[in-house]
Amino acid sequence: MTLWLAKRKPDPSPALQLACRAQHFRRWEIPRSSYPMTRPGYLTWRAKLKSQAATQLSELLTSSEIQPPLSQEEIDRIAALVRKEDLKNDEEAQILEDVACLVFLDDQFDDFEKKSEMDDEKIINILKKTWAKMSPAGHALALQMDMSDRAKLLIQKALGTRNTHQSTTSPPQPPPLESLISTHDFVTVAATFFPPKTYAFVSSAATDGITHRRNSSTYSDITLRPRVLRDVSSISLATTILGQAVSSPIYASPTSLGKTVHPEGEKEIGRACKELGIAQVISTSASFTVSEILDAINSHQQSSFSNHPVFFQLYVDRETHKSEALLSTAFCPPPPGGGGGHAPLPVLFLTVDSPVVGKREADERVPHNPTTTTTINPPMTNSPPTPDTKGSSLGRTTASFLSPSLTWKQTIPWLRSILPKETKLVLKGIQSASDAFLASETPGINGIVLSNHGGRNLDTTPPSIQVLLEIHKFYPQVFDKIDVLIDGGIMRGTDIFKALCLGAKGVGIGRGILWGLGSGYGREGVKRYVGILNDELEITMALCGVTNVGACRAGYVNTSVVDHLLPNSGHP
Ligand SMILES: Cc1cc2nc3c(=O)[nH]c(=O)nc-3n(C[C@H](O)[C@H](O)[C@H](O)COP(=O)(O)O)c2cc1C
Repeated sequence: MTLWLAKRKPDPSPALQLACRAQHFRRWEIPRSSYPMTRPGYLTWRAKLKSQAATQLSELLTSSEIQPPLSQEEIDRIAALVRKEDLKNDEEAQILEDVACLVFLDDQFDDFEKKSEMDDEKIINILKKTWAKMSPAGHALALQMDMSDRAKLLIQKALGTRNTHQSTTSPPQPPPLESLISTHDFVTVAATFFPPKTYAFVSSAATDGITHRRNSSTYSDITLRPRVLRDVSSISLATTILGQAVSSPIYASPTSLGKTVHPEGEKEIGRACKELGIAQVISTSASFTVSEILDAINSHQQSSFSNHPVFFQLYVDRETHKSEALLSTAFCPPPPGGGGGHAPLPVLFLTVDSPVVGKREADERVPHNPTTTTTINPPMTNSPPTPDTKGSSLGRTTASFLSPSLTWKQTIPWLRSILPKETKLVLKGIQSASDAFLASETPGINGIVLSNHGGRNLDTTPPSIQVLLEIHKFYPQVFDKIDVLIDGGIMRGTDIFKALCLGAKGVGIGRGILWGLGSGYGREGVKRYVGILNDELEITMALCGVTNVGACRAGYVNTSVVDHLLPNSGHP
């Protein structure tokens, strides 16, 4: 149930997660044989199962010692979901129904249809009823399922006689972009239309996904303190990140293997960022070289913005001369006399949270298609994915080149000795106030990104926004010395506003850019995704009485619900 819930709704509410796990709570206590083997008997049995599970679960949750205790309202909500009340109008109840049907099709159907008393007609009938209970998003996931040929045939027959436009020969199409109005809509579409391996790669997070979820949920715990009666007729999102003018504080975080999501991968992200006037960070593990991506961006003429900075992110290679060669293509001036080349990039992000790659189980579990392995070999690292006994994680198996031996003492001076003086150096992956302070005290560092790699590396590390609060508590002077950026879990304009109020100069989006890029949407999808966030940010600013990014202040947010989570002292 949990696995299919993650596909159907990657960011489920805690109530939905609990209801999902408790779906068949103590079901064995009421055997099917205790009711007549007729349709009315079956329906009465089902109704009894649901109501008993909801009642027993409520009792258990009321008497449990869960901390913090669940409120009566929360317990009632979980029970209502288990009873699947108001199925047609309650989105979460429908998701739960989808998940139950998907588990039946995935896990039980093959055995079920082999039972001697089952003939084709009975099975097709059952399939039709199952199908009728599911939403279109559930149907799309079911159609992508890896089933036996016989099961596929039976489903085809069931659908063919019921609804010809949804036969497996004409798979459903992604909805029109205009119909997607929140970032969550993009995730739902991606769960349905991304190839399973790509979806697993992009969505996956380390082990139990706790940091991944808290990256987002901690933003919801921070509340806003709006001011009124201020003229907000003109709102500007324009700002400066690391000395570069941009149209919005949103930037595209570096993400690897863009071709798995769209054939033009990072080139297409670059075209979208140029049209949006926002910054893009190119990953060392991109699907194209820096030069190829810059060529694509430079020859793309559509943009009303004069600036669209491109930065580079470095994963240091164990063989450091390879990193040195790579940096020289991105950061050294073109040869004199105009013999090709590109202007040096202004900023280098050094990723410091990945001496090794985290354990991302969803990515490990879904196997590679060996025929595509060579097409996803990142050209700047030349490390094609090679599944092993641990699994098939694209993140891990393409990262064997990563150096685990970076240090403050050696790596920073080494990089500074290679980079031009004017290049800004940013440490990406700071997860404690102490390291933020250390970065601000280390010569040659111009900025940091508070990031836990989108919860992909070490689970139960603090959400990025919590680290921002920690810096306020222990080392507020950091904000005066270096630029502090943040990424991880940003899904709403209110999240961005909160980060800006708490001192972030820019806000990175990782998975979201890929949700926009994929499902066939390309740069229009990226533009729509960022456009939705920009729009929400503008609304938030207007409703809080703030007209420009520079005016965002800590006074507009109340963090008291989160403050008790901060440590009592700085790091050892
Ligand atoms: C598919 C994927 C690939 C990523 N690749 C890189 C990478 O090559 N280098 C890097 O520094 N961070 C990488 N990240 C981390 C992002 O830069 C960013 O820190 C994170 O995704 C932000 O969290 P969010 O996805 O919740 O927005 C990757 C993230 C994803 C989802």
